[in-house]
Amino acid sequence: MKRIGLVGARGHTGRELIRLLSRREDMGLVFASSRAMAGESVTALASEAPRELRFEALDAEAVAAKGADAVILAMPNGEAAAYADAIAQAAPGTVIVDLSADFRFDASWLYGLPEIHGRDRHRGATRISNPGCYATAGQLCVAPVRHLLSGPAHVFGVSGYSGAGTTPSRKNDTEALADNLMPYALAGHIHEREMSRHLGQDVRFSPHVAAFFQGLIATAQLEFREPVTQEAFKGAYLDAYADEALIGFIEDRPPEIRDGAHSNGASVGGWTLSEDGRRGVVVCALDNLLKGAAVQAIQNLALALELDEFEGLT
Ligand SMILES: NC(=O)C1=CN([C@@H]2O[C@H](COP(=O)(O)OP(=O)(O)OC[C@H]3O[C@@H](n4cnc5c(N)ncnc54)[C@H](OP(=O)(O)O)[C@@H]3O)[C@@H](O)[C@H]2O)C=CC1
Ligand SMILES: CC(=O)N[C@@H](CCC(=O)OP(=O)(O)O)C(=O)O
Repeated sequence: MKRIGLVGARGHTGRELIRLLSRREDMGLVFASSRAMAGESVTALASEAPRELRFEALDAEAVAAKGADAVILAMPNGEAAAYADAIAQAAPGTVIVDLSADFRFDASWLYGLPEIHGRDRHRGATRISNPGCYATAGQLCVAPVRHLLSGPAHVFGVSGYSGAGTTPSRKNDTEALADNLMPYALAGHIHEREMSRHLGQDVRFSPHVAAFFQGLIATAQLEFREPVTQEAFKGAYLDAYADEALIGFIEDRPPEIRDGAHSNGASVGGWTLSEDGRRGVVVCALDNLLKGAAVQAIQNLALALELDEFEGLT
């Protein structure tokens, strides 16, 4: 069994990772780092955790000294480098999967979105950067037709407030969100750059946060160089994702938040064309904490460790 450590374990994505790891025979959670919950049983947060496991407040050197087979970093942006450096010094073979945005633009890290960027480079990889939640949904919308586009793709995103993490802010304040929808970072959101970079295609992105806890929608507006037929538009997605266990299709209506929330996979559909066939709209719904974060991290980890990508996920 591969020995897995988790840093940022009491956070929203950490909680999901503990649950997903408990569903695998071939991976075992051997430490869970949290400063706020140090000393408490991990089962107090996640009943699925190993019974004997307690949260520990581990700094980067202490994490590296554990010598785990793999470490998942699930901390806010800006914290991962210290852990990556300490692990490079003390335990360079330890696989790191980082959920933050810190290495998504660093070519020496593998950007792990298997359904779009493949699985060929995972085997033996030790530095994996996990994509952002909107960036996952947006790329799933754009990738199958990117070669047909005449200009930037426009992605409208709405996510639940768990996307804003546990540090209090207006974006996870349930009073400010009640009966409300909050647009933010309307130009230059990190996921706008992330989608553009990894698709090799300009993306414009406008995120919004809503009063529900988890779930996310990306609606992509796509302008084509030449008119396309409904069959070709929809067919591009059916072909691209036909063999993907975690991508489902909704063919008769657009996917809604409820189609993605609490699901390990993503739902793609709602293909709609303008009358002249030059503009297409497609929707992806997924769970920001799952396919948008923890599920994808488990896929990446399993692929790097040469284990079954989908155990406990499908
Ligand atoms: N929420 C989401 O939908 C998604 C999140 N992500 C990314 O995943 C990462 C985790 O997100 P999320 O789970 O929402 O975050 P949370 O705010 O819910 O959790 C953050 C965790 O990090 C720990 N932490 C905070 N600061 C530090 C620090 N300086 N050193 C060590 N540990 C620290 C906290 O524990 P403690 O203070 O107890 O140590 C806490 O467990 C982020 O980078 C986020 O951008 C990616 C995709 C989707
Ligand atoms: C509602 C909300 O704030 N959502 C987050 C989602 C992004 C996220 O969590 O991912 P990374 O920071 O890892 O890219 C945001 O827009 O920043």
